[in-house]
Amino acid sequence: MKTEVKICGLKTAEAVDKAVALGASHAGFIFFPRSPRNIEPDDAGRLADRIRGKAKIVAVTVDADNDDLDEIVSALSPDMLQLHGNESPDRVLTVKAVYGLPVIKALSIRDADDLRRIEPYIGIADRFLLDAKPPKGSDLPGGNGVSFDWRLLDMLDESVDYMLSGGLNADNIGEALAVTGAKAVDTSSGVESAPGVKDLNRMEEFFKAVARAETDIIARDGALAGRSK
Ligand SMILES: O=C(O)c1ccccc1N[C@@H]1O[C@H](COP(=O)(O)O)[C@@H](O)[C@H]1O
Repeated sequence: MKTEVKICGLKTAEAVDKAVALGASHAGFIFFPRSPRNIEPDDAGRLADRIRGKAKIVAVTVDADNDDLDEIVSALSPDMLQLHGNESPDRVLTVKAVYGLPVIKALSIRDADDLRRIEPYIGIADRFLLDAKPPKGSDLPGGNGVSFDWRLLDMLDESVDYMLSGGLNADNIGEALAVTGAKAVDTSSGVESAPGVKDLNRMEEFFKAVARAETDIIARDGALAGRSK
């Protein structure tokens, strides 16, 4: 099956168009003033109009209140909301009820206990985004370009629908997919030339690396199946 790829932190028409041309399943816009990827809701709405229906439009927010969400949802008309802060399961339920949109709940992972924090959101969040814990001193809850130990995902129930995130780039996505078998991945700083500046060549390299990994995994699984006959 084709891996879903979310390109996050889009800010320009060139990057948005390229993401879709390369086959991105999701296009993420960041609404967090401290981020170098922050975008005004109206600007994001204009960019999203270029690709509506071709990729899912995702609004990424951090502990946003309803006033902020009202403005973002009305300007962007997203397909999904990504809640990347400390939103509780109750808050996720409220957001879903108020806006009638599916929610991706982001969780930051460093160890097995962090992964267990998924449990209260099961049946509430529509999808999870598993990102690394921000490094000490970071101002950002995401977009830090750091990965977590992917082998931790061995303990995750297979029914949990998640996107793998955190420090993914063309150099490590092959190993990340081989280790986790993730069906969906998310990248931001790994396809940038500077914070907040998407690099079209790096985006292309990322998609090529995903395609190579898919071929390698099919070959690996075929060989394993052959051996067990
Ligand atoms: O990217 C940001 O600046 C950001 C700000 C606030 C919340 C989330 C943010 N980014 C999310 O983090 C992932 C992982 O980023 P990276 O690939 O490690 O750079 C990113 O895709 C966004 O979903």
